[in-house]
Amino acid sequence: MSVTDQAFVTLATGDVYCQGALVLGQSLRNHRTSRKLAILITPEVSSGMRSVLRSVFDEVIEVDALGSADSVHLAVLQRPELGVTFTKLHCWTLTHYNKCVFMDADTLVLCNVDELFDREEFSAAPDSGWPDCFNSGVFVFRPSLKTYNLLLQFAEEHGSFDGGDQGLLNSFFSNWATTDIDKHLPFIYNLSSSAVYTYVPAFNHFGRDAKVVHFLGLTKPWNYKYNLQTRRVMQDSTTSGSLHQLSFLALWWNIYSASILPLLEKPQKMEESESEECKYTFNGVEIILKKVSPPVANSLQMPALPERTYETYPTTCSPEELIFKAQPVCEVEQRGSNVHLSESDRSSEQDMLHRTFQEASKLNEVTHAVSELSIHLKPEEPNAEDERRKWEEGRMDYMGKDAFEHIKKKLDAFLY
Ligand SMILES: O=c1ccn([C@@H]2O[C@H](COP(=O)(O)OP(=O)(O)O[C@H]3O[C@H](CO)[C@@H](O)[C@H](O)[C@H]3O)[C@@H](O)[C@H]2O)c(=O)[nH]1
Ligand SMILES: [Mn+2]
Repeated sequence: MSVTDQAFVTLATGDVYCQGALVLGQSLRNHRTSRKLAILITPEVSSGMRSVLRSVFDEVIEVDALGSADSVHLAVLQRPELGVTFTKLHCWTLTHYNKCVFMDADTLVLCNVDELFDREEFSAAPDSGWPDCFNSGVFVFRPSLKTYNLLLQFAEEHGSFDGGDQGLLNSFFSNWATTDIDKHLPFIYNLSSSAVYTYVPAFNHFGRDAKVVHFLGLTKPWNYKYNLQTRRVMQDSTTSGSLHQLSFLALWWNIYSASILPLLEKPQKMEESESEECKYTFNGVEIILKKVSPPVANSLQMPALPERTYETYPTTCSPEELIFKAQPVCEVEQRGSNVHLSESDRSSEQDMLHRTFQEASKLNEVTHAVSELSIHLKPEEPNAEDERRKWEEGRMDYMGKDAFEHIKKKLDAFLY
């Protein structure tokens, strides 16, 4: 039975975070949520990406970006880019819903979590870095213009102690830590990937019940590379991660390759001498499929840093349980590396992994021969439609491409 006055809500202020939002939305659909799916986006999100979002989300809502403009606190947090997370506050304006669950675009559900709607505002899980604070990546709230305005006023008067929404919301809902234990979501509803290796015994004990994974921190799933044929997440010198984390990353990429890639437009094909590449291009992001030749033994190549590769595959270790075993392909010390995902509906996860592989290989013939999949930030090169929209909305880039000298050059080229 579908519930139309409640929704899961996420946020993406650009095409890159949209990749995460799409995987989150798809994971909620895979686990048959009965609630609506809504996404807040800012004007930067390209029109191509908006139409992809519409195929996963029930509602795509454009809002203005809100920034904390607090470079000092953000520098302490070492995340200068997170001021824009104040945009999250717009979720309180969705008053056509009576209750919502906000989820960061870097989260992923592992099973149906509709029971979250039984909780009241403001419910959230502890932050693994400072457990008397909640993490603002997953929270239950009631849309209300009154609360929205109070939050804006509070932000204006007090700012945020970390420069992002999490500091602000913790100060605003400051009785969360002590007042009502029902508003403390269990940690399994917001399992931060870092906690996986900071407290391994607890992860081994409770991790099997994880319901939501949160890839918080600087490195997001889309910063890794993925091998479509082996279904392995590839690690190189620029990325790091524990074996557990790599299992969750592989799950993210499985959903991405099976369900999101097919929604994207047909890629452009590019031939190169050693590798064949094809690209899906949006304004802010390039998704590259690359056919990589296997390394030739004894070749005279520069020695590369060892690239550690892991794979995730279902085993039949236990009848009710599906166990994803992360296995290093190269010799890497492996301790307690099983990620257990229990619950009966978890078997759909297994089906999904099988489907993923089949669907991934059913992709067009270009994809078929491809092994490496990666997502890159693209230097902005807006298309004509987005450009027109920006002009119509009065958002010209006077200092950059819309500077007088550039416009004059175009006029000159047109006139002479
Ligand atoms: O450029 C950006 C940055 C963030 N977001 C959105 O804001 C969320 C939060 O940013 P994220 O990079 O996920 O932050 P975290 O690494 O999770 O860091 C923590 O700190 C943030 C700032 O306080 C909080 O928003 C997070 O919930 C908290 O987990 C993202 O998931 C997106 O939904 C964007 O759309 N564009
Ligand atoms: Mn996050």
